[in-house]
Amino acid sequence: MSEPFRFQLQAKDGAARLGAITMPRGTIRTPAFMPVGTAATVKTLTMDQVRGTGADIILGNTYHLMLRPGAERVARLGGLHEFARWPHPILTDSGGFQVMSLATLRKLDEKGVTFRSHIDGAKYEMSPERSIEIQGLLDSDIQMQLDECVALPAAYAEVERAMELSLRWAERCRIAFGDQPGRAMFGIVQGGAEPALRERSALVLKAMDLKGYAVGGLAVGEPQQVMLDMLEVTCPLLPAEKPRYLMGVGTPDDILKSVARGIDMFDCVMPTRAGRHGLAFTRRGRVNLRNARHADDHRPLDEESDCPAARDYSRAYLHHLIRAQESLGAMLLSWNNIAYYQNLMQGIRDAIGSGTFVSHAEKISASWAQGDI
Ligand SMILES: Nc1ccc2nc(N)nc(O)c2c1
Repeated sequence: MSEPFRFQLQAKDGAARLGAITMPRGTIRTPAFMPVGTAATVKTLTMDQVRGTGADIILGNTYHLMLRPGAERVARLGGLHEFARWPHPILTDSGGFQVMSLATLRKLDEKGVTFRSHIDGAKYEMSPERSIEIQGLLDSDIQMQLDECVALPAAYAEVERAMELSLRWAERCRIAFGDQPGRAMFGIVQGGAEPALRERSALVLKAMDLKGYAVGGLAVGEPQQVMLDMLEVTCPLLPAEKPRYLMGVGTPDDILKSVARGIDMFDCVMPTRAGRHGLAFTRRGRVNLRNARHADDHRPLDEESDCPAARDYSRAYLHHLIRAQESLGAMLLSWNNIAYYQNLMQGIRDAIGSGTFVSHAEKISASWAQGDI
């Protein structure tokens, strides 16, 4: 087998990068958008639909799957790929972020996090070592270190404490992960909106020589400009030959601006969550299908799309389904939105490859300026 985990940089256009991550389960073309498959499902879609949109990799969540159906059970059933019928790469988040945002009665200390399940109140402990063990039981291809993400704005001392703890947990995860050919463990840069803390976090993680690096602690309530400023501080400090993953981002505009600052991988619930609430992303801007003005509109969302949800259904029908709270409405709009995001990424990859990323990004942004159409 050739190198079991290989990131090839294929082109650059300013700080934007075109690349590919080759793993045993497949190749991930970057810049990449990872549909979020939190509970072993990209909500409302079959994995064939997800694959058909062009997705190379999906995201799973340690926190949700350890609570239900349980990591050992998923392992007994052949791992997450077999369980969810997705034979391509999967990246799993480590759980800390979800514990802090979803669990109750949670406590965090040097050992790890202890919490009660938001599902049935059962008590759990999760150390860095247990998070890596769970991700291994899930048979995850790209595993994230356990970290502590601080909501912004936050005091410098609080951001520093969480960043230093995350560095100590990164080392414990690195040791627990060991050497697993064909799999990778990514570190997560923390440091809030503090350049000095971002720099320290990036440099200490770089010295660990990990397979890839996530930028965490962003998309947690800060203005977009603060997020972009932290990317300008962090990305140049990370090794150019390793993939960079901005966690939890974002809108199409966030993605364009973050690719321009050197990010290779993204994940966000935006396309699926917005779809379930009736919001469609299209090449000409966003369409809120809850709005009554669509009730008699026989046009599809995008007659030129290769996604049946965008091409074959009238806005009137989609409006009806959403207003009637029919599950087909959530499915069709989620499908449309994931396809939109994958087409956005393909356009970005093509533009970087042809050295036209800046003008491409301007054209895409201008197309949205038409607002709710
Ligand atoms: N905005 C986000 C989303 C997910 C995250 N996951 C981890 N593990 N850490 C973070 O800082 C995140 C931030």
